[in-house]
Amino acid sequence: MRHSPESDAPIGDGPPEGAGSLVTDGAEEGATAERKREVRRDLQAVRAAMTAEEALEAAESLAERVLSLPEVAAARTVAAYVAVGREPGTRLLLEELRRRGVRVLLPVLLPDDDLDWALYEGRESLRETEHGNGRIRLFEPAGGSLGPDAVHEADVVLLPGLAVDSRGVRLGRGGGSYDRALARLIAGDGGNGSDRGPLLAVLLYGHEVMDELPCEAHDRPVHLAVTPEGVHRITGARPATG
Ligand SMILES: Nc1nc2c(c(=O)[nH]1)N(C=O)[C@@H](CNc1ccc(C(=O)N[C@@H](CCC(=O)O)C(=O)O)cc1)CN2
Ligand SMILES: Nc1ncnc2c1ncn2[C@@H]1O[C@H](COP(=O)(O)OP(=O)(O)OP(=O)(O)O)[C@@H](O)[C@H]1O
Repeated sequence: MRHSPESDAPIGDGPPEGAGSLVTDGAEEGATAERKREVRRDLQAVRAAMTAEEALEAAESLAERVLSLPEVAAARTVAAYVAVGREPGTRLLLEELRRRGVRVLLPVLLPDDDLDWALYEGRESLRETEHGNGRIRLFEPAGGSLGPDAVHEADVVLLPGLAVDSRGVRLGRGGGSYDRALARLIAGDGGNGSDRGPLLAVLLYGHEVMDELPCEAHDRPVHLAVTPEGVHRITGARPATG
């Protein structure tokens, strides 16, 4: 993680320090949302230019790094997602987690952009789904829904994203789905018997780890980013276990 002196602050619950100046009124909030859209557009263009070969190579390294995290090695339940397009690939990772006997939860997008959860039961149990009038195509589990609160059962949550900054602020695709799931986790006690909730890890390409991203009041920081090149723990976010 590259740190700038201004943004190298430990993160805790709620928006990171410094976020307040970006959320003082509606006009500023609108400007921040617009900056997010610009950053998203630029980053998606870089991903779109990647070759299938580059993506596969990245997915292999990423799976290895995620599986080597002590928190993942110790996890009984991991919430993950099925990567689509040029998102850092997760299929190898999902299969290996399942092979190890880890219970894997996958998100199911609800009509209001909140997330339901269902068990990963192998590639054949996924179906291609369309949301937002065909704008959004995902692979989601066909099996029974466990409800939005099932994310509380996760020891580790692997999140999709387009970028993260040195405070752990994550930029997603703009639905706010994970912001809602994380808000729910933070409001609860983690629900998994620990007093600190699950490890929150976003999966990215190396160039998507940045100094500072636009941040709104609802943005929930993550604890670390995993890229094909390495693991970036956010300073002060959560001590490593194991
Ligand atoms: N693989 C994967 N699964 C996921 C997510 C994700 O980011 N990746 N989600 C993460 O929350 C949830 C689904 N939410 C999504 C929200 C928006 C878009 C999307 O494609 N947005 C358009 C822009 C839409 C707009 O402008 O309104 C885009 O990216 O071009 C995709 C998924 C749950 N499952
Ligand atoms: N806890 C919440 N409850 C309801 N709506 C929310 C919540 N958090 C965020 N939103 C809404 O979601 C929308 C998108 O937020 P944002 O641009 O931060 O998404 P994102 O973090 O990029 O996406 P995601 O979390 O799906 O990866 C915003 O309009 C925001 O108001």
